[in-house]
Amino acid sequence: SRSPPPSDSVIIIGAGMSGIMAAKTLEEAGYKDYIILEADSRIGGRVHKGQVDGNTVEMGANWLFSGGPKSSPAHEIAKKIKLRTLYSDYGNLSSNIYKQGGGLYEKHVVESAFKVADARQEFGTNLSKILSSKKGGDDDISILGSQRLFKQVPKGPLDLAVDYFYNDFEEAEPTRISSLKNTFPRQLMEDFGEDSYFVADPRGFETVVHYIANQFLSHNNNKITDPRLQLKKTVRKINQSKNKVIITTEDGSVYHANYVIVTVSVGVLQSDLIGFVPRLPHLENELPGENMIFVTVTDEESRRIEQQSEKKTKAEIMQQPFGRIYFAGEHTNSTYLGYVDGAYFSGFQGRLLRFFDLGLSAPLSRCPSGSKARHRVAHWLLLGH
Ligand SMILES: Cc1cc2nc3c(=O)[nH]c(=O)nc-3n(C[C@H](O)[C@H](O)[C@H](O)COP(=O)(O)OP(=O)(O)OC[C@H]3O[C@@H](n4cnc5c(N)ncnc54)[C@H](O)[C@@H]3O)c2cc1C
Repeated sequence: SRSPPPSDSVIIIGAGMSGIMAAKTLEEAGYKDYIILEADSRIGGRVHKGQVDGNTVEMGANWLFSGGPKSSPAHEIAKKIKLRTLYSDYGNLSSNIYKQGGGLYEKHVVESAFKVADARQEFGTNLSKILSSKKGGDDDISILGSQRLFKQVPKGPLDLAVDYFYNDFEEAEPTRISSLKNTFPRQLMEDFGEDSYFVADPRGFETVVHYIANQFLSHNNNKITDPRLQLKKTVRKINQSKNKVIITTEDGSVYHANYVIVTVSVGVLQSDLIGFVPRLPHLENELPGENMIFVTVTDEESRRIEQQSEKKTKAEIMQQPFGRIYFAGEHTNSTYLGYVDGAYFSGFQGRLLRFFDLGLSAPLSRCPSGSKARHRVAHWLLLGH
C-alpha cells in the first residue's frame, strides 16, 4: 500500500573500496541509476598514495595477505595487475630489536620475550573462544584485560616493543582499547593467511580500487569520466522522509534519491560532519567514545533473534538500514573489519546474491525505468528483505 517513490535512484556516499564495490554490485544487477558522491578529488579512500622526494609512498593500506585456505580478493586483483609487492619477513625480528641506550638485544633474550608473547596470544585466543561460545553471553574484555588474567602484562622496553608488534601494530590501537573477542582469533589471517606482502609499486595500492572501478565506470586514459562519479562533493546533510532522501553537499548542491548507501568511516560518522535528519538513534552522542547500539526487538523478531548466534545478530545490526539509509564500509563487515577485504565484502552484499539464488536475476537494465522489478532489486539490496 506504500505509494511508489518518484524515482529508483540510489546515492552512494564515498568512493573507497566499499563504495566502489557497492556501485559494482548495483551495476552487475543491471541497476544503473545511481551516483557516487565522494568528498575527495580521487577514489580509493583509505587506500591512497602520496609522493615523497619523487617516490610513491602508501599513506593508507600497505599490506596484502596470502598463504591461507581462502583467497583475499584484494590480493587476487593485485596479482592480476602485477602490482609489485615485497614479502615482509618478520622471521628476523629477534636479531633486530634495539636497546633504548643503543645496540641490539641479544637474540636469545628477544626469543624468550617472543615465547611469552606467543603464550599470551594463545591464552587470549582461547579465552576469546570461551567468551564467544557462552550462549547469549555478551562478555568481552580488552586484550590488556586478558594479559592481566594470564598474569603476564608486558613490562619493560623489550616486552613492550614485542607487545607493540603483536597487537598495537596490527590494530592501530593500544591493548587497553582493543576488544579481545573482536581481535582473536584474527579471522582475516586465519582465512587469507599470515604471509603479508608490502605494496611497493609506483602505481600504488589504489590501482586495485581503480581496476574494479574501470570494470563498470566509463574512463579514458585511466581517468574515470563517468558522470555518475562526482568528486569533491562532501555530503553534509542526509534528510530522510517517507518516500525519498534529500542529500545536501558542502557546495550547496542538492540531490534526491530513493535510497542512500553510506560508506564513510566510523570516525566520520562519529563526528558531526554529516547531519542526519531525523537523527540516527545509534549516532546520538549520549556516551561519547562508546560504540553502543541499542536495539529493542519484540514478538516474532525477538524469538527469531534468540535462536541465532550473537555473531549473526551483530552482523545484522551493523547492516540494518535505517529507513532508506543503508550502511556499508569496512566497519560493517564483522569478519574482516579494519581491512581492505572487509570493505570489499561490505560493498559486495551477499543478500543481493540471495536474490539471484531465488531466480529473480532478470536483466534489470532492460526493465523500464521505475518498474516494479527494478525497484525491488534496490529494495532487496538496501532493505535486506
Ligand atoms: C594507515 C592505514 C593503514 C592501513 N593498512 C592496511 C593494510 O595494510 N591492509 C589492509 O587490508 N587494510 C589496511 N587499512 C585499512 C583499509 O585501508 C580500510 O579498511 C579500507 O580501505 C576502508 O575502505 P572503506 O571503503 O570502508 O572506507 P574509506 O576508504 O574510508 O572510504 C570512505 C570514503 O568516503 C569518503 N567520505 C568521507 N566523508 C564523506 C562525506 N561527508 N561526503 C562524501 N564522501 C565522504 C572518503 O573520502 C572516502 O573516500 C589501513 C588503513 C589505514 C588508515
